[in-house]
Amino acid sequence: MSLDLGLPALERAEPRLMRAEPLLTMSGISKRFGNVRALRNVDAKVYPGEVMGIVGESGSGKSTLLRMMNLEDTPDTGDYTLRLPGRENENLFDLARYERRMLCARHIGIVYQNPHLGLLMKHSSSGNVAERLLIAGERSFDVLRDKAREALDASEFPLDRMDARPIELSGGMQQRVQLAKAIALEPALLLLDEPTTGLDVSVQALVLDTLKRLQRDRKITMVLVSHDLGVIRTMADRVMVMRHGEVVEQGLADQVFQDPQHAYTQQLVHAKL
Ligand SMILES: Nc1ncnc2c1ncn2[C@@H]1O[C@H](COP(=O)(O)OP(=O)(O)OP(=O)(O)O)[C@@H](O)[C@H]1O
Repeated sequence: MSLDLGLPALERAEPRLMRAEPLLTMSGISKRFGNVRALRNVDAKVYPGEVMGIVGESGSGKSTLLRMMNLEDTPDTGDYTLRLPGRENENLFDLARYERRMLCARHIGIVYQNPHLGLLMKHSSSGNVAERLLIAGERSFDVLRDKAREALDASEFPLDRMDARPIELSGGMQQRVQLAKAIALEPALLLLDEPTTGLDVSVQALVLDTLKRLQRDRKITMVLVSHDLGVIRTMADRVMVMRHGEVVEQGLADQVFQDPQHAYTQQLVHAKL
């Protein structure tokens, strides 16, 4: 019996992952910037503990969607819920600015491709991590320092450099500081926007190893945006393929890569082989 019965052609059945309720649900997300339709009626579900990869060509809407997940931007239409205690049925786009900020500080971590977006480059690395804890209400200096140290260590950042400013660090180390800041409060959701793009291949592999270890040890739910199919293949359990602001295909990463159904995905996969 086919498990695909009743599902749209390009949305495969994923019975094992769907045992749990989704942590993240987005529905009907559309966004225009002037004449550009950046997102068109996008639906997304992310399940607890999985890595969802979002792949697609430049301008396909990947970063815009991730910014929505981080509540940095609001769509023209669409709903967004996270299964957090007491917030299950709340459309997070309806929250006031301060509430969004607090919810993000407490429950969502993000690593940007450009460290200038995520870090204060002239503050110490430990201070950058502590800042996240301060926003969430922590005030004790000793606790701030200990928690910052723990998060930096978990991100495999060399602790003898924790007082160095990001501006003095290599690209790979800057990404580790962003990661430490993102995981310091053990977020429900970790968003990664091209976290290794622009790094040397060997550094990229080390940072991906750290992410994999964190995911394995802490079961952090991750959404990883990348234009690099190799990165998505290494990391993702499931994948969403975007083109021109739409999701053209989604499913288990292995299935999508081994047997792509949409012509655009076939083109992406074959271009990479
Ligand atoms: N703030 C903005 N103002 C105007 N247009 C924007 C804005 N943000 C995104 N866009 C446009 O929306 C579309 C989607 O952009 P987005 O950055 O989400 O794509 P992407 O898939 O992440 O691309 P890349 O891989 O190059 O980062 C693009 O055409 C982009 O130019």
